[in-house]
Amino acid sequence: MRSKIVAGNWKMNKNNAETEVLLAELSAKLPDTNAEVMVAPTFVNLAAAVQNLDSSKIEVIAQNMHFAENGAYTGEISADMLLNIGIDTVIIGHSERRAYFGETDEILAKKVQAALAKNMRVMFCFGEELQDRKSDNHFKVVESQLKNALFSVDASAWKNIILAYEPVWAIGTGETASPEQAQEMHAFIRQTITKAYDTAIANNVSILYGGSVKPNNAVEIFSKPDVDGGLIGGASLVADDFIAIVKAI
Ligand SMILES: O=C[C@H](O)COP(=O)(O)O
Repeated sequence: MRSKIVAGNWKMNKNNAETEVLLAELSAKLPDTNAEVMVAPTFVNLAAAVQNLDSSKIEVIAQNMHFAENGAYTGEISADMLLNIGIDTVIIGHSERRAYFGETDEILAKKVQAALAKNMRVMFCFGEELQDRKSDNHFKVVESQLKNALFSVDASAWKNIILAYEPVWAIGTGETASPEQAQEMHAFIRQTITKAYDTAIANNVSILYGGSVKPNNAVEIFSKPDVDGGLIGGASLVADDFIAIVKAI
């Protein structure tokens, strides 16, 4: 049985004091929910966030990690460093990492393997760009992103994978995929996983939608049968908006 998940990716926003304020607001106002609620502050605020939050209500997760164990990788963070401060879920493959930091499918495959080898949970992001959608190539692009970075993962490790479909044209643009477009793609993703693995794995993996999810569109998007929640950017920076989205699930 797959989980419902709402995760806030804070990206490069919120300094230390602002992080404290937002976390306190979330802790105070978060309603009881059956969904897993996660937030991903910046690296420098992760340890404090873990210490200050009730992990049974909100899980702190990381936005990225390096695939190497340790070594000469200036500016990078390893899986062990995250685990050491109590973080065991990491976002990998966000389109901003792909676009601005040159993360290829090959690099992402290494990151996925490295995180899973440490028993971390991976929230794997992928999605097509606008030109792919316009040229009707979006299913092929998504299929190849999954195949190249994920499908060498052992079947037994899929219990530690969460997927986040994020069409790049909908991220931070205010333009959302329609609930029907999201459902169509999520169903396609499940079919693709069924072909590569089996129906049980496909049915048990949570597939989140990300891209301009807001309080006013979350209910409709989350109502689709193959949409198991959302990865929220901009709206996760405002406590009331994020909470409204959590309530929508
Ligand atoms: O990681 C979150 C996604 O990039 C969505 O961001 P957004 O909600 O600001 O469009």
